[in-house]
Amino acid sequence: MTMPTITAVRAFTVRGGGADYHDQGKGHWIDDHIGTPMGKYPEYRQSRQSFGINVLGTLVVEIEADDGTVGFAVTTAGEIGAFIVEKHLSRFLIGRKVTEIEKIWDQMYFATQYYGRKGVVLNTISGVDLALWDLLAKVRQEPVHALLGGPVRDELQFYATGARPDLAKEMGFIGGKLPLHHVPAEGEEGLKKNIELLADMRSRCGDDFWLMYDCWMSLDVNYATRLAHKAQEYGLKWIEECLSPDDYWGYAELKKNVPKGMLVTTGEHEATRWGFRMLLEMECCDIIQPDVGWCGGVTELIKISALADAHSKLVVPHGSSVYSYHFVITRQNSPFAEFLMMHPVPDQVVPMFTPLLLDEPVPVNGRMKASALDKPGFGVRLNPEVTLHRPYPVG
Ligand SMILES: C[C@H](O)[C@H](O)[C@@H](O)[C@@H](O)C(=O)O
Ligand SMILES: [Mg+2]
Repeated sequence: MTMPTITAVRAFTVRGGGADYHDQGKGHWIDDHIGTPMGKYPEYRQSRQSFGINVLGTLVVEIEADDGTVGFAVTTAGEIGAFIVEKHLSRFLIGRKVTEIEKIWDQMYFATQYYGRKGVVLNTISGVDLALWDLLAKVRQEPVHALLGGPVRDELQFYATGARPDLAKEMGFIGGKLPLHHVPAEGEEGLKKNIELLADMRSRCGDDFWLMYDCWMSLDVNYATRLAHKAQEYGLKWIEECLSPDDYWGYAELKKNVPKGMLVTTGEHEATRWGFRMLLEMECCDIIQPDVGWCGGVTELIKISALADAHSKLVVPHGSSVYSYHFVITRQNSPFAEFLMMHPVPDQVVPMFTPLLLDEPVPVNGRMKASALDKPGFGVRLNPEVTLHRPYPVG
């Protein structure tokens, strides 16, 4: 079978939800006084949008082959990402066979290394890589998970991230991850409130339900250590992303400080096999949480996951809808997945990248059958009701 050739690459931007899931309307739980590294400035504490967590917006990458097949993917990169795709990365795509994924990744990464390596450039490379996997799988009329070796279990099980772990328990999730609300600059009063919220949720959820705290890079080693020890009484399962992603030394110290049995997790803002090698070899955490739309795509996550497996570490990707589900279902060291509750009051399950994708599967009773992923590619379509903007059209 002669494999099709890539004839066109298009990059679009979208606002309002989608892959930039922090880009929500007023009153959403995900923007309600959540602790961040900007929390040292009181004016930026109430809303993460106030300091710009949603400035990028969604990048949609479409890649078309000469047989008419179109692969696409979405990630967080907006206009910057569209510029990089149209002005720089497209030269490594046009005229290439749809099977040349590994070589294209290598050329995209090393051609942008002088200005990329992590952040929005790797988000953009991830978006292109995911679109390439979608395209190849559609050409072969297979789900992406089949190209990765196929499911190792019959279903995915999910923990839920959101403001109401008690409701997540009622909906059948295996655990609930709370955003941490108060940062060191809010002193002992803030620490007390962080613990009070955990205590309240523990009383609502009972003793066995997993409860975790997501600290979104907002703490220092001392505060995180004290929080972990106070949280032990309420059975905190893991403490997530406490420190700056660059503070590998701090994570190594924190992992030694936390109570025995409490897990330290991080990685959603880390990128590439080299970044995760640092986390693994410096013994920074127990679980790594790459976002497949930010770490380099499926092509890089395969390498990251193998490295983690060799270190006997779990890989539980940061919630990224179908893009993580197709990976997690194929890996033994990814025993469960994250589901981000994107309904404003997290009392109901809605697709994570809503309203951008049609046919986006969601957990039912906290689980998803592997068969729900058995459609060509990543099995989703762009919602035609969502207006796409193409800021840098070629030609
Ligand atoms: C809920 C957290 O504050 C972030 O918004 C979330 O995107 C991420 O950290 C997560 O792990 O889901
Ligand atoms: Mg997180």
